[in-house]
Amino acid sequence: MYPNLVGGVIEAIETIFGRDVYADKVIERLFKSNKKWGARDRAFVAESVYEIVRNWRLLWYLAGEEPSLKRKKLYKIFALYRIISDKPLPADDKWSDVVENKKEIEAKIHHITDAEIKHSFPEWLADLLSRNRPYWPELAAKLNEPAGLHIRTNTLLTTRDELLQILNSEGIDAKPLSYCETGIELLQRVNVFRLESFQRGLYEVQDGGSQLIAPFLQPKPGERIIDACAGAGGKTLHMAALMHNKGQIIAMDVEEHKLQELRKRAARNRVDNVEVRLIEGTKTIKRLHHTADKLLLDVPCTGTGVLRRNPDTKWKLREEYFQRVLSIQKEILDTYTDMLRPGGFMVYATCSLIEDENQKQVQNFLDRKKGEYTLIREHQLLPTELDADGFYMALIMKNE
Ligand SMILES: C[S@@+](CC[C@H](N)C(=O)[O-])C[C@H]1O[C@@H](n2cnc3c(N)ncnc32)[C@H](O)[C@@H]1O
Repeated sequence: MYPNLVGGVIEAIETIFGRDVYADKVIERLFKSNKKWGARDRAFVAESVYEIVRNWRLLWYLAGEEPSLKRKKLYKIFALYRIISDKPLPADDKWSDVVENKKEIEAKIHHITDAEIKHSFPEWLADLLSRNRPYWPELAAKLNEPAGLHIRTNTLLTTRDELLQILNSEGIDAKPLSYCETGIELLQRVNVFRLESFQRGLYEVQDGGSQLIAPFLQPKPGERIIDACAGAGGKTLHMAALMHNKGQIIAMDVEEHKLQELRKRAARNRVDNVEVRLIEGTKTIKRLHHTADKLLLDVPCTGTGVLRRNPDTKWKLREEYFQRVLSIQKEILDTYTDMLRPGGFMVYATCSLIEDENQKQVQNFLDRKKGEYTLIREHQLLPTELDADGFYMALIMKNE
């Protein structure tokens, strides 16, 4: 463990918390400016940064201090992280007092009873996530674990069994996910984007739980489907495969750069039934009134279901953003649903675990629309039930 690697970890933590930049971006930039670091160096830096972010509140609790970004204090936090993970620390004066108190630190951890301290959640978020959840400690623990690397088979080009063999021939250990037909878990950390199988469009990186959302809408060949918050198209591409590339998907979003990425991914996936449209205002929506057989509303949300992948969301999410996102979801439900034809079906989905964004948001919509829509079924996927991120999905019919 070279001092420059530890220095890199400290620098990354300063940027993540001090300048409000997301961890994946910070690490990407750090690697670009340290080209000499090999694969093991990079793995050490990335793992240390993510684990410190994941356990931020616990580490400061053990330090017995208020969070700070002073270098000296961050070295102490790094040393505490190594101790609680049972990892060695080289001899260095910087952390001698932490090392000397190892037994005390271990005893302190042993006596923590609050899930939000043990698994590092801010108070306000823990209050929201634990509401009506007697199993909150178990959920908090699960959300604080690193997530597996999942991919979705592109069934337009291959089958899951064939893909497993191809991955095997590329030296990748992988196994099928039991709960979804297209999902595969890679059992080792690899940069999939460099693999030939990825470049040939045989799969996309997508959590197994997320792979349950497109099938919830039951897209069929020949239908006209609007994916109104398509982003970079994870679910658009999945729906296109379920439609065997037949019919039409209109993929929309308010952010052009995401749609640009969607176009690239669609080309790689050999998807050719997608039309991309930037939402420039209410007119874009009005032009499509009553035109869709099916509608996917994969709305912006707090991302509390995907904390395993983005642990810094715990610290970057603010109550004000939570309130703002609630009103964007309400607005999308109230106006975008006009694009659905009577008798059509829609799925409202989030990657959130908060009832206000999910069950309550849907119930309030149904109440406001007074019998115009019927809830067919809803499902809250929890990381404690499946080896997957947390998602909510509701299948709703627009009555004739
Ligand atoms: C959960 S993400 C979508 C992920 C995407 N469906 C996928 O499977 O990869 C939500 C998306 O909603 C978009 N968005 C935010 N506000 C919106 C609005 N008012 N109308 C449509 N899309 C919006 C965001 O740009 C973001 O791409």
